[in-house]
Amino acid sequence: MARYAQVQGSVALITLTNPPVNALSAAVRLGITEAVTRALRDPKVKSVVICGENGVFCGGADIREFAKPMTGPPLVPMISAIEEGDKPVVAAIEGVAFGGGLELALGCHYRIAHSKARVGLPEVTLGLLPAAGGTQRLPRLIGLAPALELITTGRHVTAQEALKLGIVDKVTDQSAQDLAIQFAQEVIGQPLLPRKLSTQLTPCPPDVDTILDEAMARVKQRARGAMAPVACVQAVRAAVNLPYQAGMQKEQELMAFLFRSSQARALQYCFFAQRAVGKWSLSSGAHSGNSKPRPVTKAAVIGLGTMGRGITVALVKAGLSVVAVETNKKQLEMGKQMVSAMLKHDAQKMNAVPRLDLLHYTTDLSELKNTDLIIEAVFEDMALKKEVFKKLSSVCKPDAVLCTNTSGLDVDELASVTKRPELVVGMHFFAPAHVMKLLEVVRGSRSSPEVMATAMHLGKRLGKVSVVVGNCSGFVGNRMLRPYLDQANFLLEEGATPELVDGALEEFGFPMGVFKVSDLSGLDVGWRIRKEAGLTGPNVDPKDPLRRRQGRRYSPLPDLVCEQGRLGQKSGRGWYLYDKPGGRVATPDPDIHKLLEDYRVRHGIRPRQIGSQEVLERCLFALINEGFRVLEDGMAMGPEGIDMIYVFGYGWPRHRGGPMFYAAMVGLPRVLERLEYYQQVHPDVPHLQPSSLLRRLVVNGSPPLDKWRDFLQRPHSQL
Ligand SMILES: CC(C)(COP(=O)(O)OP(=O)(O)OC[C@H]1O[C@@H](n2cnc3c(N)ncnc32)[C@H](O)[C@@H]1OP(=O)(O)O)[C@@H](O)C(=O)NCCC(=O)NCCSC(=O)CC(=O)CCCCCCCCCCCCC(=O)O
Ligand SMILES: NC(=O)C1=CN([C@@H]2O[C@H](COP(=O)(O)OP(=O)(O)OC[C@H]3O[C@@H](n4cnc5c(N)ncnc54)[C@H](O)[C@@H]3O)[C@@H](O)[C@H]2O)C=CC1
Repeated sequence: MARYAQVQGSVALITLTNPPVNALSAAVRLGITEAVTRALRDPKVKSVVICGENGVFCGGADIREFAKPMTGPPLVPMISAIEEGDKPVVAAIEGVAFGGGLELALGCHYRIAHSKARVGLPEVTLGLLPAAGGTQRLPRLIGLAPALELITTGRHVTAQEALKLGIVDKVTDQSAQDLAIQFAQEVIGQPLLPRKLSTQLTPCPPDVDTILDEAMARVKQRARGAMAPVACVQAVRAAVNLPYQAGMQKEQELMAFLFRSSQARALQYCFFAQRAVGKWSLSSGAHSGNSKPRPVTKAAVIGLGTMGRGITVALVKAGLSVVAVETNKKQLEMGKQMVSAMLKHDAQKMNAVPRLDLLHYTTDLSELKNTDLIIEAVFEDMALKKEVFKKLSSVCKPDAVLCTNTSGLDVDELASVTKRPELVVGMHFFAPAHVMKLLEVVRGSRSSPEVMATAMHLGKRLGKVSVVVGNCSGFVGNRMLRPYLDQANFLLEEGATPELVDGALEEFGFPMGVFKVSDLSGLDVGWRIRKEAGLTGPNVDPKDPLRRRQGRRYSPLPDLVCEQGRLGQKSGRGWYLYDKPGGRVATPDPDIHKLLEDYRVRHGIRPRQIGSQEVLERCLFALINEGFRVLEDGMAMGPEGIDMIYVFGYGWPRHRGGPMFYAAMVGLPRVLERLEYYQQVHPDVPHLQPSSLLRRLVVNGSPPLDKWRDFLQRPHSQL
């Protein structure tokens, strides 16, 4: 796992060999330990170079080993032995040096990087801190403020920035390994002590306490309850206030606490879940490994509204040429201006030139005859979308892929009006489409493996986390949102306020509570959908009582709010009050409190005290229950997909792993018991009825999440 060779007569070359990222597994640590000992003992060896095989230095500790009992030589003494040795050791960094990989390099006396290499300490994103001396050596090397920033964010740094910061000594466009070997010979005999970071003091500006206090305040504000960033600041504080060994002791104590935490487990689960969803498979046996994507160089977007603009920007930023289509010149011009402004703004931030040359605007669908893939983003209206798909089917080349960005309409119905239903697929982006990382790729019953591969591959090119989902109303994300929203409204009826519900959800870790999000999106969006569904407005069945629709409990509260012209941020009033239309700062509104009180009086509801626990249980367990139904109905590949949808599309706190992971952490019997309890209290709310999959899992001893698939009714998979 570490190759040893003697090169140029006196240089020991130690190569990490653990594909794909040369992670520091027990075997690699053993290999390095043995190789370093050999090099230090061999009198013919005057200096040492450490590098990684296949153009990657090292991706850090082997994260898969964290769940197992620790074996092999520990990292800390291994790195200390390198630093303490009396021969110069040079790290040759190609590809990446992340986490333990960078800590290994920091234990070396010199670091040489390839110009395309990246370095960083991303442990915080895994719920940990750099506990192989990273929190102690990096501040000593580059100073307090930059080290704090890198360690608390886990940000990756380019070789050029690493050179500026002083993390690496040289950057080369040639082979980093060759330069390191040459350099290792040049530095033989030079004093090593100043290169041993553990012997140095952290350079401290006079306002050191202010820097640390501000960093702590910043991470607490950003962390939304995540513990690792806070621990990172505490560890770096030790690099300033304590001698090296005592600092290391502090680093270890903090790491031991984090290492055992459920947050670390959740974040590490997310790391692998994010990668797992890219490896899709269908019940037919087709999967990402055996299905080839079609080449896509020219795409088109139909409709330049909220979504179409963002999708266009995302495509252009990925280097595709795009034909953008609108209904008329005015709409087209408006869309063009918005897209250009977005691209310019983006390019300015990146210090780049906006690729406006990749765009062509038209109102004429016949100009799409050479496009490889078309994404429709017109109004959410089945008749209109069908008309568009019919036209596309006749004007586009026969092998062009036709995608819809519908939020929940039937993809099969759309495919049925084309002459190529196997080339039709849903690509459900989230607003703003050029920013949000989530993409639901919706498989219609006739979507071919090739078209799935094409959509998934395109998602990857756009930098999205793409998740294959089945074709059901609302797909996965929006389908699970409905019970969550319903519960939030019911809680208002029963005695809660928007700020109480939002407060509990924000305390849990959501960036915004449900009512603030609704105000941000615009309350009229849901109102329109409810009108179309006959839940409010003129199409309501006159026999339905006010608080029941279609045989189940219904809360007309959101409709009442809309009827008062309170449409959210855009009108300056929604569930909250804003200082002006378009204002962002929500303040509790006495008028809403009055509206709720009057409503309860009108309907004879006696308000009761509602606590955070009830808010969380009712909103989150109802959502989770629907997640089990999604699995049961075969609409998602597994719980990981659902979790990634919620983490990347709906602001679910990553350190809680996603709703299905959270259910497993809480304990499935507990989730089941609470759902049963709430269902008894609210028998007219069908989504509180526990799903049969949840019951089956509990009966079978609540197996771990990666075993849930064994309890699914496989023949029902809709994928
Ligand atoms: C490296 C990447 C940038 C590569 O990206 P890309 O090319 O896009 O490929 P990917 O698809 O991401 O990855 C390919 C493949 O590799 C897998 N993989 C990647 N990195 C790792 C890894 N580090 N470990 C294992 N596997 C890895 C990945 O999953 C893919 O495989 P697949 O899932 O099967 O598809 C990118 O991958 C990347 O960014 N990787 C992560 C980098 C990272 O975060 N590194 C930091 C790791 S944590 C670390 O290094 C911590 C330390 O070093 C501290 C060590 C101290 C340990 C001390 C522990 C003792 C603590 C006290 C215990 C007390 C116990 C008690 O008392 O109970
Ligand atoms: N707004 C959101 O947050 C999200 C919306 N969606 C879905 O995306 C689709 C578009 O939604 P929005 O962008 O919000 O709508 P929008 O109302 O902002 O924009 C729709 C655009 O389509 C244009 N259009 C209508 N008919 C057309 C035609 N025949 N040819 C070309 N252009 C036409 C309109 O002029 C308008 O500019 C809908 O299906 C919606 O459900 C999906 C995810 C999120």
